[in-house]
Amino acid sequence: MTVTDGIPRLRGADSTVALLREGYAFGAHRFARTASDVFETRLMLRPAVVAFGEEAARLLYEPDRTTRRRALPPTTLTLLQDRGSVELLDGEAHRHRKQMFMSLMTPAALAEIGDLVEREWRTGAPQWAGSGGVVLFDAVREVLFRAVCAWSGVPLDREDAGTRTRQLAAMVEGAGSVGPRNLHGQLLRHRAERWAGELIARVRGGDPAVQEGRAAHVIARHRDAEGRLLDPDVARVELLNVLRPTVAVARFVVFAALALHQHPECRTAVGENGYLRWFVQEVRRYYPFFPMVGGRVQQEFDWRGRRFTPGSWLLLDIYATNHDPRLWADPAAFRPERFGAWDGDPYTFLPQGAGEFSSGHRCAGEWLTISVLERAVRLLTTGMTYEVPLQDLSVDLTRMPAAPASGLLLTDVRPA
Ligand code: HEM
Repeated sequence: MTVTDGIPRLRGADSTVALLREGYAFGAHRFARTASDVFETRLMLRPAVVAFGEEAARLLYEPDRTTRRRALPPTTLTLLQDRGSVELLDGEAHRHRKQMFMSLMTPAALAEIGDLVEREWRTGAPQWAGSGGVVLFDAVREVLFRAVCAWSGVPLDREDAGTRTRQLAAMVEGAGSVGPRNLHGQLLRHRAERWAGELIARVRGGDPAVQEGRAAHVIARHRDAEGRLLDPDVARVELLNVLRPTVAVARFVVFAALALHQHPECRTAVGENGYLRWFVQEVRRYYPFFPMVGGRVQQEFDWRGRRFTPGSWLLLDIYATNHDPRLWADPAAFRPERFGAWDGDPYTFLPQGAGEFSSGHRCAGEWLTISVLERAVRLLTTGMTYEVPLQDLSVDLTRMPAAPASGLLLTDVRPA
C-alpha cells in the first residue's frame, strides 16, 4: 500500500479478480487492511476509488457531480438499466425522465401494488401446499411478476408468466458475474426485450387492451424534454426497468422470510404499529443486495487531499455503508428497533441509493419495494402457516447477488 495523498493506494496490478472472488466483502477487507474508509485500486485495468460511509454517499449523490455513464461494467449495465435508460441520463434530460417514473409512485398506486401482490399470492398459495413444498424465491418471483404486469397494464398470457419471470430473474442473477451466468442473462434479456418492444408498439398503435395511465401506457406515450416520443428501443428498456426490479424484490421477500425464521420474536412484533416498517427497513439494511454503485466525475472536486478530475471513477460500497459502525450500532446484529431512532437521513441508509429522488439517481422504485415487502411480510405472518424444514439457509457473500442457498423451501403451507 502507498499513500501519496490522503487516500491509500493498493499494491498490485488490478483488483477485478479479487472483487469477483470476495464479493460483498471485497471493500470491507480492504477498508480494514488500510484502516481507511476509502482506498484507490484498479478495476478492469482502470483506476478506481472505492469508499463507504455517509461522506462518500454525499459525494456520489450530489446532483450533477457524477454521471452513471461508463460507471458500470458493460456486462452489468446491459443486464440492469441498459443503454438509453434514465440512469444514464444527466441534468435536465435525467430530471425529465425521472419524473416519468416518479409520477407512477402515487400513494394510491403504491397501495394498489400491495393489493395486487396479495391477490396473486392468494391465487398461487393453494398450489404451494403440495407434498414437496415450495421454494419461496421461485414462487414469489412469479407472484410479483403477475402483480407488476397488472399494475403496469401489461396484458399477460397466463401460460407465459413462468417463462417471462425466468427471463427477468436471469438478468438480475447474471448481473454480478462474468461467464455463463452472465451470458444466460444476456440471452434471455434479448427475448424479454422483443416482447416488451412488441408491447410498446401495440400501445402506440392504440391497442385498447393496454390501459391508459398505467406504466406501460405512460412509458409508451412519454415525450422527452423536446417533445419527442421515446425511441422504441429506449421505451422497451424503461418498461423492463419497471418489471424486472419489481420481480427482483422477491430476493428481499426471501430475506424477510429468513429473518422471520431466525428471529421468531419478530413474527408477532410485525403486527404492532410501526414495527412492520422497522422490520422491512432492517431487512433492506442487513441483507446483501446491490454491493456497490459507481459514478464518473463530471464536476471537479477535492476530497481527502486528492483531486477528482472529470472521468475519475468513484465507487460507493453500499453493503459496507449499511454495516458502517459509525452509523449503525452493532451493525452485524439484526435489530429492527434501531429504525425507531433513525432520523431518516437520506445519506446514511442506502440499500437503493442515496440522496434525493427527483434530482439524483436514487432508486425510483424504493417506495414500491417497501410497499411490496410490507404486504409480503403480512402474508407470511398472518396469511398462511408453514414449516421451514432442515435445509441449507446459508447466504454466500462471495456470490453477487446473494440469496439463501436453498431459495427457502417451505412445507405444510396452508392459507390462514
Ligand atoms: C429490488 C429492490 C431494488 C434494489 C436493491 C434497487 C437498487 C437500486 C439502486 C442501488 C439504484 C441506484 C443506482 C445509482 O445510483 O446509480 C437504483 C436505481 C433505479 N431503480 Fe432500483 N432497486 C430496486 C427496486 C426497484 C424497483 C421496484 C424499480 C421500479 C419499479 C426500480 C427502478 C429503478 C430506476 C428506474 C433506477 C434509476 C434511477 C435514476 O438513475 O435516477 N428499482 N435501484
